[in-house]
Amino acid sequence: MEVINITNLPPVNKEPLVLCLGQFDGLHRGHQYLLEQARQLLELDDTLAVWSFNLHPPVMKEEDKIGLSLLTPVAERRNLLVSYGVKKLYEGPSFIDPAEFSLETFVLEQAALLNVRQIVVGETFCVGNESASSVEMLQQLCNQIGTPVTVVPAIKYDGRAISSTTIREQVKAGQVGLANELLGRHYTIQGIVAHGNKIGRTLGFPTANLDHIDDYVEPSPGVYMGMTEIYDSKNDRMESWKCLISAGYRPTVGGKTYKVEAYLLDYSGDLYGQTISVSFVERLRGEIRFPSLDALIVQMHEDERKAREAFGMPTTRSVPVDSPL
Ligand SMILES: Cc1cc2nc3c(=O)[nH]c(=O)nc-3n(C[C@H](O)[C@H](O)[C@H](O)COP(=O)(O)O)c2cc1C
Ligand SMILES: Nc1ncnc2c1ncn2[C@@H]1O[C@H](COP(=O)(O)OP(=O)(O)O)[C@@H](O)[C@H]1O
Repeated sequence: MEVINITNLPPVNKEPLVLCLGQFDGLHRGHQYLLEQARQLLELDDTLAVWSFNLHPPVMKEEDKIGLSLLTPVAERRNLLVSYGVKKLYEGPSFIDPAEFSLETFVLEQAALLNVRQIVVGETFCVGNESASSVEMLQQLCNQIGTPVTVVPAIKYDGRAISSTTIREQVKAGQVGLANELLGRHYTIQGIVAHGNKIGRTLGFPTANLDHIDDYVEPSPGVYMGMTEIYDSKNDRMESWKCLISAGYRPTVGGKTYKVEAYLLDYSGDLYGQTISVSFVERLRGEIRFPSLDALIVQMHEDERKAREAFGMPTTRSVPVDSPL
């Protein structure tokens, strides 16, 4: 997929495009359906393209840390778009104030340079400062440059259109099971395994701590069942491990910052420096400030017992608790 970064005007494009518009955060079931419909509109020489507006405002993450709060930060969104057949991606700047966005400028000055044969948007398409749908305005503007607009109906869940905003709220509330339903896959955070306080191994629960995950929506502090994918470079394949995820502040050990860490069931080895993807399958409980490490250990074993039962795994570990690292 060709990625074109937009700061002002895009380079003139000759090949005819079927161009989908939106932010596509999460690539949820509604987005997937829209891309499917767009693929069906492709004629012989057409290229499937996406223009992502990136109007998502940055949020305060911690005292002095600012970041985005996304289901799929830039790299992950790109990978998913590729998997849905997108060949060209126009990425708008990330940090602009939504109020500064003008649909008129987009259609008449930017899209007009792209040889767009067809624009595709969802029925709830909404950009800039407008609270209502921007579809009608888009259609009027596209009329002026002679570009047809196809409006794809929204996919609904429980009678409501699936939206990235709803899913972000569900993840923040720890409702990952529901978020997964709407996403059409598990909510996943990809990061690089960093060194922590090295306490995990002494508790009998070594955990892979994820770094570089600031732009992700943070699941509510708690313990989750999940899956961890690791790239096995020796055999050029992905390995998948069932896991327990601890997300939160670790009050029992005096933690101050939000962390996501995974204990991989029946895994032993060194993960430092590796890129891993941790998927949230189901929430088990909230995070607790235990009065002692022993009390935490008892609860962790209970979490493991529950997860093993739910995963249909043997109740005892196939690698020793105190395996040398
Ligand atoms: C299954 C599991 C459940 C956990 N539950 C809690 C918890 O309820 N409260 C808490 O403060 N920390 C909890 N933790 C986080 C541990 O405190 C943390 O993994 C430990 O301090 C090791 O940190 P380290 O990786 O920096 O060595 C949990 C960790 C795991 C793996
Ligand atoms: N079953 C496992 N799950 C997660 N990490 C494991 C496991 N077995 C070994 N490890 C390794 O141990 C490290 C975690 O040990 P831990 O004592 O928690 O140290 P840290 O505080 O640096 O995370 C991981 O980064 C990984 O390299």
